[in-house]
Amino acid sequence: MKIVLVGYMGSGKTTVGKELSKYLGFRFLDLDAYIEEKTGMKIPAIFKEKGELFFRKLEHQYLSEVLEKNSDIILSTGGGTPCYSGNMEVISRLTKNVFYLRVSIPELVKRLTKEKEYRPLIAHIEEADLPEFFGKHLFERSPFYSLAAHTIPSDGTPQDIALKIKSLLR
Ligand SMILES: Nc1ncnc2c1ncn2[C@@H]1O[C@H](COP(=O)(O)OP(=O)(O)O)[C@@H](O)[C@H]1O
Ligand SMILES: O=C(O)C1=C[C@@H](OP(=O)(O)O)[C@@H](O)[C@H](O)C1
Ligand SMILES: [Mg+2]
Repeated sequence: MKIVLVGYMGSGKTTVGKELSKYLGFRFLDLDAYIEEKTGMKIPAIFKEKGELFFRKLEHQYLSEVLEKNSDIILSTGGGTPCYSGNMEVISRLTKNVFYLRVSIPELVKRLTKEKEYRPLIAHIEEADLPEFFGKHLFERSPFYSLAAHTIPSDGTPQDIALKIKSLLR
């Protein structure tokens, strides 16, 4: 079984993926961590030194590699993964267990204010401008996230979200 988590930055893909792996005993993989391991570079450094387009090419290449090479995994994607290079089609071809973690804007602000330095797309945004930025960006990205087979309201605890996902697996 291959389980894929998608959603905006801060929706908890990495956190919930690890939690779910405890409940299911499947291997947890994070696409950003995989890219960092393969390139020997951190995500912010890839964006800064090589640019976003280069990152998107790596993301597309490694998404296919990870999904084709492994089974019984939980894969947490990056927030932009579904929105480029036909990646949702790549994912949907290989599994029905695709979950969109949907989080409200106030909750995203709460979670990401302290962590924005590690996320190159928001590192330069003033704290006061985050709600407006997230609103617009999420509006643009939602059509891609909504291609997931399941949408999971995800303002709650990682444990509750993981258990909800577990109950929907097939
Ligand atoms: N369900 C949750 N409730 C509260 N905080 C959360 C939850 N899920 C994640 N977080 C926190 O939000 C931040 C971003 O989570 P992360 O798992 O890295 O999200 P993503 O991988 O989707 O960007 C982290 O500080 C994490 O501890
Ligand atoms: O939304 C995005 O485009 C990105 C999200 C990040 O992953 P998280 O969603 O895990 O923060 C990471 O892939 C990169 O900074 C780009
Ligand atoms: Mg993540």
